Amino acid sequence: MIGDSETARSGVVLIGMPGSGKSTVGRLLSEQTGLPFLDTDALIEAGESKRLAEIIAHHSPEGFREIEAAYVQSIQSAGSVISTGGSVCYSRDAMQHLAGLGTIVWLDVAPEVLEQRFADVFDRGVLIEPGSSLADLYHSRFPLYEQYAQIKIDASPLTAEEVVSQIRQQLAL
Ligand SMILES: Nc1ncnc2c1ncn2[C@@H]1O[C@H](COP(=O)(O)OP(=O)(O)O)[C@@H](O)[C@H]1O
Ligand SMILES: O=C(O)C1=C[C@@H](OP(=O)(O)O)[C@@H](O)[C@H](O)C1
Ligand SMILES: [Mg+2]
Repeated sequence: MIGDSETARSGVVLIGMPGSGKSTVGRLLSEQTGLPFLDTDALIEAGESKRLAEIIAHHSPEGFREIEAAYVQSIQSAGSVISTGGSVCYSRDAMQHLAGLGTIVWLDVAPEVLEQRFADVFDRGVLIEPGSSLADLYHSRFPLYEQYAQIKIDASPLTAEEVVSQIRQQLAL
Protein backbone atom coordinates (compact mmCIF):
# COMPACT_ATOMS: atom_id res chain seq x y z
CA MET A 1 0.00 0.00 0.00
CA ILE A 2 1.29 3.41 -0.91
CA GLY A 3 0.21 7.01 -0.27
CA ASP A 4 -1.01 7.71 3.22
CA SER A 5 -0.77 11.47 3.77
CA GLU A 6 -3.59 13.72 5.02
CA THR A 7 -3.85 15.34 1.57
CA ALA A 8 -4.17 11.99 -0.12
CA ARG A 9 -6.99 10.96 2.21
CA SER A 10 -9.23 13.84 1.09
CA GLY A 11 -9.42 12.61 -2.52
CA VAL A 12 -10.72 9.43 -4.13
CA VAL A 13 -9.07 7.64 -7.05
CA LEU A 14 -11.12 4.93 -8.77
CA ILE A 15 -9.32 2.06 -10.50
CA GLY A 16 -10.52 -1.18 -12.09
CA MET A 17 -11.38 -2.95 -15.30
CA PRO A 18 -12.98 -1.17 -18.26
CA GLY A 19 -16.73 -1.22 -17.62
CA SER A 20 -16.36 -1.55 -13.85
CA GLY A 21 -18.15 1.78 -13.44
CA LYS A 22 -15.27 4.16 -12.63
CA SER A 23 -16.62 7.04 -14.75
CA THR A 24 -20.26 6.54 -13.71
CA VAL A 25 -19.49 6.11 -10.01
CA GLY A 26 -16.93 8.94 -10.02
CA ARG A 27 -19.41 11.42 -11.46
CA LEU A 28 -22.11 10.41 -8.96
CA LEU A 29 -19.70 10.53 -6.02
CA SER A 30 -18.57 14.00 -7.06
CA GLU A 31 -22.20 15.21 -7.34
CA GLN A 32 -23.05 13.85 -3.90
CA THR A 33 -19.94 15.07 -2.06
CA GLY A 34 -19.20 18.30 -3.93
CA LEU A 35 -15.61 17.14 -4.56
CA PRO A 36 -14.37 18.16 -8.03
CA PHE A 37 -14.49 15.42 -10.68
CA LEU A 38 -11.75 14.47 -13.13
CA ASP A 39 -11.84 11.60 -15.64
CA THR A 40 -8.35 10.82 -16.92
CA ASP A 41 -9.76 9.50 -20.22
CA ALA A 42 -11.39 12.91 -20.83
CA LEU A 43 -8.11 14.61 -19.91
CA ILE A 44 -6.24 12.55 -22.52
CA GLU A 45 -8.92 13.13 -25.19
CA ALA A 46 -8.90 16.89 -24.58
CA GLY A 47 -5.10 17.04 -24.61
CA GLU A 48 -4.74 14.98 -27.78
CA SER A 49 -7.88 16.40 -29.48
CA LYS A 50 -8.90 12.83 -30.43
CA ARG A 51 -11.22 10.12 -29.17
CA LEU A 52 -9.54 7.42 -27.09
CA ALA A 53 -10.26 4.63 -29.58
CA GLU A 54 -8.53 6.72 -32.25
CA ILE A 55 -5.48 7.40 -30.04
CA ILE A 56 -5.21 3.69 -29.24
CA ALA A 57 -5.54 2.75 -32.91
CA HIS A 58 -2.61 5.05 -33.78
CA HIS A 59 -0.22 3.78 -31.10
CA SER A 60 1.22 0.53 -29.87
CA PRO A 61 -0.12 -0.60 -26.48
CA GLU A 62 3.17 0.54 -24.92
CA GLY A 63 2.85 3.91 -26.71
CA PHE A 64 -0.65 4.45 -25.32
CA ARG A 65 0.48 3.43 -21.83
CA GLU A 66 3.23 6.07 -21.96
CA ILE A 67 0.79 8.77 -23.09
CA GLU A 68 -1.67 7.80 -20.38
CA ALA A 69 1.02 7.74 -17.68
CA ALA A 70 2.29 11.19 -18.69
CA TYR A 71 -1.20 12.74 -18.52
CA VAL A 72 -1.92 11.09 -15.20
CA GLN A 73 1.35 12.33 -13.74
CA SER A 74 0.49 15.89 -14.82
CA ILE A 75 -2.60 15.94 -12.52
CA GLN A 76 -2.15 18.26 -9.55
CA SER A 77 -5.66 18.19 -8.09
CA ALA A 78 -5.52 16.50 -4.70
CA GLY A 79 -8.90 16.31 -2.98
CA SER A 80 -10.86 15.42 -6.11
CA VAL A 81 -12.69 12.35 -7.35
CA ILE A 82 -10.50 10.93 -10.11
CA SER A 83 -11.83 8.22 -12.44
CA THR A 84 -8.94 6.54 -14.22
CA GLY A 85 -8.73 4.42 -17.37
CA GLY A 86 -8.45 0.69 -16.76
CA SER A 87 -4.92 0.51 -18.16
CA VAL A 88 -3.32 2.99 -15.72
CA CYS A 89 -2.37 0.01 -13.52
CA TYR A 90 0.52 -0.76 -15.90
CA SER A 91 2.47 2.34 -14.81
CA ARG A 92 4.01 2.21 -11.35
CA ASP A 93 4.96 5.91 -11.58
CA ALA A 94 1.39 6.91 -12.48
CA MET A 95 -0.03 4.79 -9.66
CA GLN A 96 2.39 6.30 -7.15
CA HIS A 97 1.40 9.76 -8.30
CA LEU A 98 -2.31 8.92 -7.94
CA ALA A 99 -1.69 7.57 -4.44
CA GLY A 100 -0.53 11.06 -3.50
CA LEU A 101 -3.83 12.55 -4.72
CA GLY A 102 -6.38 10.34 -2.97
CA THR A 103 -7.34 6.98 -1.52
CA ILE A 104 -7.15 4.35 -4.23
CA VAL A 105 -10.48 2.50 -4.48
CA TRP A 106 -10.70 -0.58 -6.71
CA LEU A 107 -14.10 -1.38 -8.22
CA ASP A 108 -13.79 -5.15 -8.68
CA VAL A 109 -16.36 -6.47 -11.17
CA ALA A 110 -16.33 -10.05 -12.48
CA PRO A 111 -15.68 -10.58 -16.20
CA GLU A 112 -19.13 -12.19 -16.73
CA VAL A 113 -20.73 -8.97 -15.49
CA LEU A 114 -18.39 -6.76 -17.54
CA GLU A 115 -19.32 -8.71 -20.67
CA GLN A 116 -22.95 -7.69 -20.21
CA ARG A 117 -22.01 -4.01 -20.00
CA PHE A 118 -20.37 -3.68 -23.40
CA ALA A 119 -20.64 -5.88 -26.43
CA ASP A 120 -17.27 -5.17 -28.05
CA VAL A 121 -14.13 -4.29 -26.09
CA PHE A 122 -12.37 -3.32 -29.31
CA ASP A 123 -15.06 -0.73 -30.14
CA ARG A 124 -14.68 0.69 -26.68
CA GLY A 125 -10.92 1.10 -26.98
CA VAL A 126 -9.39 -1.28 -24.46
CA LEU A 127 -5.76 -2.40 -24.35
CA ILE A 128 -6.37 -6.08 -24.99
CA GLU A 129 -4.41 -8.51 -27.15
CA PRO A 130 -6.30 -9.73 -30.23
CA GLY A 131 -7.80 -13.13 -29.41
CA SER A 132 -7.82 -12.47 -25.66
CA SER A 133 -11.04 -12.40 -23.68
CA LEU A 134 -12.17 -10.00 -21.00
CA ALA A 135 -11.66 -12.86 -18.55
CA ASP A 136 -7.99 -13.18 -19.65
CA LEU A 137 -7.54 -9.44 -19.19
CA TYR A 138 -9.24 -9.55 -15.80
CA HIS A 139 -6.95 -12.30 -14.54
CA SER A 140 -3.79 -10.66 -15.86
CA ARG A 141 -4.62 -7.28 -14.32
CA PHE A 142 -6.01 -8.60 -11.03
CA PRO A 143 -2.63 -8.64 -9.20
CA LEU A 144 -1.89 -5.08 -10.34
CA TYR A 145 -5.20 -3.66 -9.11
CA GLU A 146 -4.78 -5.65 -5.91
CA GLN A 147 -1.27 -4.31 -5.37
CA TYR A 148 -2.28 -0.65 -5.62
CA ALA A 149 -5.75 -0.70 -4.05
CA GLN A 150 -6.22 0.71 -0.58
CA ILE A 151 -9.92 -0.21 -0.59
CA LYS A 152 -11.60 -2.93 -2.68
CA ILE A 153 -15.32 -2.84 -3.43
CA ASP A 154 -16.89 -6.09 -4.67
CA ALA A 155 -19.06 -4.21 -7.13
CA SER A 156 -20.44 -7.06 -9.30
CA PRO A 157 -23.88 -7.21 -7.63
CA LEU A 158 -24.17 -3.49 -6.85
CA THR A 159 -25.84 -0.60 -8.64
CA ALA A 160 -23.71 2.49 -9.22
CA GLU A 161 -25.62 4.22 -6.39
CA GLU A 162 -24.80 1.34 -4.03
CA VAL A 163 -21.12 1.51 -4.97
CA VAL A 164 -21.10 5.24 -4.20
CA SER A 165 -22.79 4.60 -0.89
CA GLN A 166 -20.16 1.98 0.10
CA ILE A 167 -17.31 4.32 -0.81
CA ARG A 168 -18.86 7.17 1.21
CA GLN A 169 -19.34 4.86 4.18
CA GLN A 170 -15.80 3.47 4.09
CA LEU A 171 -14.16 6.87 3.63
CA ALA A 172 -16.60 8.81 5.82
CA LEU A 173 -17.35 11.23 2.97
N1 LIG B 1 -22.89 -0.66 -10.91
C1 LIG B 1 -23.32 -0.70 -12.18
N2 LIG B 1 -24.29 -1.54 -12.51
C2 LIG B 1 -24.71 -1.65 -13.78
N3 LIG B 1 -24.22 -0.94 -14.82
C3 LIG B 1 -23.23 -0.08 -14.55
C4 LIG B 1 -22.72 0.10 -13.22
N4 LIG B 1 -21.74 1.02 -13.26
C5 LIG B 1 -21.63 1.39 -14.56
N5 LIG B 1 -22.53 0.76 -15.33
C6 LIG B 1 -22.71 0.86 -16.80
O1 LIG B 1 -21.60 0.16 -17.37
C7 LIG B 1 -21.07 0.89 -18.46
C8 LIG B 1 -19.61 1.21 -18.20
O2 LIG B 1 -19.53 2.13 -17.13
P1 LIG B 1 -18.34 3.18 -17.04
O3 LIG B 1 -18.67 4.09 -15.90
O4 LIG B 1 -18.07 3.83 -18.35
O5 LIG B 1 -17.12 2.24 -16.65
P2 LIG B 1 -15.56 2.53 -16.68
O6 LIG B 1 -15.35 4.01 -16.59
O7 LIG B 1 -15.01 1.79 -15.50
O8 LIG B 1 -15.06 1.95 -17.96
C9 LIG B 1 -21.97 2.11 -18.63
O9 LIG B 1 -22.94 1.81 -19.60
C10 LIG B 1 -22.60 2.29 -17.28
O10 LIG B 1 -23.88 2.89 -17.38
O1 LIG C 1 -8.58 -0.75 -19.69
C1 LIG C 1 -8.12 -0.27 -20.75
O2 LIG C 1 -7.26 -0.87 -21.42
C2 LIG C 1 -8.62 1.05 -21.19
C3 LIG C 1 -9.72 1.58 -20.58
C4 LIG C 1 -10.34 2.85 -21.01
O3 LIG C 1 -10.97 3.49 -19.90
P1 LIG C 1 -12.17 2.86 -19.04
O4 LIG C 1 -11.55 1.94 -18.04
O5 LIG C 1 -12.81 4.04 -18.41
O6 LIG C 1 -13.08 2.14 -19.98
C5 LIG C 1 -9.32 3.79 -21.58
O7 LIG C 1 -8.44 4.32 -20.63
C6 LIG C 1 -8.48 3.15 -22.61
O8 LIG C 1 -9.29 3.11 -23.73
C7 LIG C 1 -7.89 1.78 -22.25
MG1 LIG D 1 -14.26 5.40 -17.76
